[in-house]
Amino acid sequence: MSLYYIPLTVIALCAALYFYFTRTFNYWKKRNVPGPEPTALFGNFKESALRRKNIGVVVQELYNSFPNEKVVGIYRMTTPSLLIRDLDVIKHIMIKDFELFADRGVEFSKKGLGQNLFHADGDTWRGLRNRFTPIFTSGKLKRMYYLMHERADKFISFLQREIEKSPEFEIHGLVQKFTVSTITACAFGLDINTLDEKVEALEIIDKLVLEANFGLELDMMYPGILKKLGISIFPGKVLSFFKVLVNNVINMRNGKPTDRNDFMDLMLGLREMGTVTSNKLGSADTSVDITDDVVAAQAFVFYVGGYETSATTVSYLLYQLALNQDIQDKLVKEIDEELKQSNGEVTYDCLMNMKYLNKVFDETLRMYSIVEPLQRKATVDYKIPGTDVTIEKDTILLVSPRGIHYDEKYYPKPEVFDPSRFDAEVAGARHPCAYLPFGLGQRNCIGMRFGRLQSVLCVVKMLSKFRIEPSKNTKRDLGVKPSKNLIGPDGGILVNIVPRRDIKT
Ligand code: HEM
Repeated sequence: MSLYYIPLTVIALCAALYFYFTRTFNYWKKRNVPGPEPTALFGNFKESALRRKNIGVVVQELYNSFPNEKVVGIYRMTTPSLLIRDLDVIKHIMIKDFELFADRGVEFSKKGLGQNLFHADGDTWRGLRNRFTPIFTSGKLKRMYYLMHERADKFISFLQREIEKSPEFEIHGLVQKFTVSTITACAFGLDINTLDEKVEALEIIDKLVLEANFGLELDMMYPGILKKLGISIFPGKVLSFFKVLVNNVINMRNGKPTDRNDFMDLMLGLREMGTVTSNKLGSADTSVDITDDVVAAQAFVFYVGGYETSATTVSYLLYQLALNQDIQDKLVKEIDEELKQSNGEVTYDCLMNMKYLNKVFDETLRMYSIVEPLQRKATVDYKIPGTDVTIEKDTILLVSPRGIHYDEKYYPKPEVFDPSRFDAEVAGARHPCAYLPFGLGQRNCIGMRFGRLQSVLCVVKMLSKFRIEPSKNTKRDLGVKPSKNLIGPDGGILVNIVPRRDIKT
């Protein structure tokens, strides 16, 4: 008798589960908001949840599927969310009505490393952003430039030695060696030799932090659950590594700024100032205490946000130069001419003067924006301008830079690498929200200048000595790695790096 009931029980259980994991899927239909059919449990994120596609690519495909819509109703797992496609609506949300969407809404324990700028929300974010914005000014960056420059020279010497073994390199891993050494020097004030040795602790961190983590899917399904349970998306090992690292640096400096002018000095300077209240970002009560934990959390986010984004950008840039030798010729010409003016010294000012270089950099991030998708959370009910849609408080809104950057409406022949898209008159004629690799509005990337500077420095140092050429293994069609939080090349990028024949090295 009991055997007889087993299939019925299984069927009833499956039906109950199906009902439970589809229970929200009428949400957008009821509101007449168009959107793709969701799948039970996964909503519209099955491919990324199963690590078959990068989440940035999944959101780009959602963008492409609704070419005529301003907004698209989607489900992050079972939670209704909205994809914003229209640039005027994006402008409202990210710039004009920023105050209502200041939160990113990545909910998990905000203790320890969770107190970092990227993941903080509400007044904690305001307080942090007010305090940390001044350490990213061009003046501060200029004073830090010598640290980057020293590491770039070491990187070039390393490359010269490696080239003698073989011209072919996997450039993503190669450039990471430079950016990790720069960012550890600037964020932690440490001289770690990442060129000749593998720094195991940092490699582990790379895997733990940058590989997509199922905690995020859990939070998509049950928003706020990680926060309620006090769970962090960062493993305990990462937490203690950064805490110990930062405490050691603070002790080595006796808790006071030195004359290195790195981020650690600037943060210790802020700590000495005590609590400062500023209302630059709207709310009057945005003070935040710079404790050792807060310093560690920011050093952590500068490290994680700083090395991989730039390494990926530079490797895609070099890849495109390998495939487009005419663009490389034009860029090398500009570099040679500019360096002649500065007696061969790659100075901060000459990097800023290289107009074509900066267009090549911008076009690289147009084709390969690294941080995808952009995310905001509504802190109130809000009627989306130009539509009949009213979203409820706490709804997560997504924006797809890749979708926009490959939209023929804004970028004709989007598959073509063409730096002239950033000629002043062409860029000036585009909608101001059609280019967003660093995000938009007051919550955009705080490290934008730093990222650009270390990337273009690396490119100039390399091109002043070497030529980048395709090798027999250079793929013409690069896939995006599915399992990462960021956009990155699947299987790496192989190219040849050879000494320039027109100069003595
Ligand atoms: C090419 C290099 C980089 C790219 C493409 C990039 C991209 C981005 C993007 C798209 C965002 C989200 C912006 C938004 O939601 O509107 C962001 C935020 C952020 N980035 Fe970057 N980034 C880069 C380099 C850096 C560097 C070098 C640092 C630190 C030294 C950094 C630190 C941060 C931080 C702390 C945030 C959070 C800001 C906040 O929420 O207030 N990034 N970045």
